[in-house]
Amino acid sequence: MKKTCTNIDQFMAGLRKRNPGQEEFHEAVQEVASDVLPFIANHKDYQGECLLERLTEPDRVITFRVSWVDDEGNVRANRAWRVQFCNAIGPYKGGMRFDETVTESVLKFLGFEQIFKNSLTGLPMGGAKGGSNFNPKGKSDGEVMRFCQSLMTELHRYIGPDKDVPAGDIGVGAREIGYMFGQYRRLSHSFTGAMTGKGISFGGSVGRKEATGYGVVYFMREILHAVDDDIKGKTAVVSGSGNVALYCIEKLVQLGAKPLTVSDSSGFIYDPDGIDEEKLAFLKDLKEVRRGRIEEYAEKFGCTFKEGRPWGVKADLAFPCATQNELNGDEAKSLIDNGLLALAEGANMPCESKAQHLLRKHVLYAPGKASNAGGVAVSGLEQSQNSQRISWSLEEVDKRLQGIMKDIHGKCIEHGKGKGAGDKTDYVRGANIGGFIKVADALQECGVF
Ligand SMILES: NC(=O)C1=CN([C@@H]2O[C@H](COP(=O)(O)OP(=O)(O)OC[C@H]3O[C@@H](n4cnc5c(N)ncnc54)[C@H](O)[C@@H]3O)[C@@H](O)[C@H]2O)C=CC1
Ligand SMILES: O=C(O)CCC(=O)C(=O)O
Repeated sequence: MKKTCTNIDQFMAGLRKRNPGQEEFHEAVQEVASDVLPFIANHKDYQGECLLERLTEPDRVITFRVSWVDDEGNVRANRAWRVQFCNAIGPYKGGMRFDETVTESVLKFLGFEQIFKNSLTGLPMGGAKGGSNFNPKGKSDGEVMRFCQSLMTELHRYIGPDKDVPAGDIGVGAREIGYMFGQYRRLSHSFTGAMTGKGISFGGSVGRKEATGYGVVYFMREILHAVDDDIKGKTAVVSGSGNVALYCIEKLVQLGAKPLTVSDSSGFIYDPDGIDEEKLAFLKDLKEVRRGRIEEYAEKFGCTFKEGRPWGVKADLAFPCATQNELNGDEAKSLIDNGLLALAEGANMPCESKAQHLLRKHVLYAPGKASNAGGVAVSGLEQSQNSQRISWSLEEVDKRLQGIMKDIHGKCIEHGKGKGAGDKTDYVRGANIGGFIKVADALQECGVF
């Protein structure tokens, strides 16, 4: 019987050859394979069916043109994708990203990560991701609406509550989901939960907007409790000022921590007095309503604005919540030299591999597929509520979210406790193996396809 190749160099050479130039995808697979291949080598049950080879090949990649008309009457064209990676344990599930940096490689890395993340939540969701190189920044509401409607005119053929359920990600918030869902409803002539992150007035779940940011802080609380410590009184450096960052800050403030920074693509602010509820309200208005630049915070509250990234600021905890590869090896070293205790990723793959390596060795380090799973978990709860045509209260959703983050932490402990440097828990290994097992079991039990 042909066995899974368990040599990482050989495995990666094959993957690179089949996916030339897709750097982000290579990086994401390398991280998972370096834990999963040794696991397979030690577990006969998982050796026979080329499981990781199959899991690194998407079920399908749908690529299409999106034509739309701007406010001046010019016809514009963008490219969009939906990467349906693996539906072994449930309908495809994952966000849509609108940003000029979106490529097939970026969406393959995100869709691949989503397989393991969704498995860790314990909910029946497969892995997918989609998006477009359309940049919503600086576009009018009318332009964004026409773009979203045009995109959904093609995408609607491939999605549905039992097939594939997209949601938001970078550049896709409540406004974009509303426009896309509205078009889906029109074209499908039905009202079903084919998307999550919907507005509360049309089938959304309370708590979804807050879920990723709250979830990452709940996960950090578990990490600290496991070493008899607590979040209260800790200082935190946070990057980003979008959906994940804002609600990460909100939960940090609620739990008595002191967030010191936020950033956007123009730079970061450092507020040594800490961001409190009043300052957060200003930030939410700035970013969610006015869509302004972060420098305005510094002008309003008299603190520092700097170009670049916030990782030189001394803090106990770090939460990268902006985008992939936003923290390099030198920046990780600077955080560690400044006495960092723990880092939990709010974004997907924010730490470059050199940074990951150092963080894994020196601090408690939680990878996004575990620590930012709260968003997709509450999306899963939104799907359940839609199927049953009921709405849970915020208390109910938040209680479930906290339970899910605790369970994910438990899986990381189960597969990673004592496996890291100095007998620390290796959360990366824990998440990779914990996520892999359920999907691998399902693949084996459903026959080869
Ligand atoms: N929204 C969600 O529920 C989830 C999001 N994520 C991940 O979290 C990260 C942030 O997503 P959202 O907050 O939803 O997006 P968002 O669009 O609301 O915010 C993104 C933030 O990142 C900043 N940013 C983007 N590119 C940047 C760059 N090159 N340099 C510096 N800053 C940059 C933006 O200024 C903005 O503050 C992404 O990696 C996303 O994949 C992960 C799990 C769920
Ligand atoms: O809620 C969802 O389906 C999407 C979440 C997501 O894109 C992510 O976890 O990165």
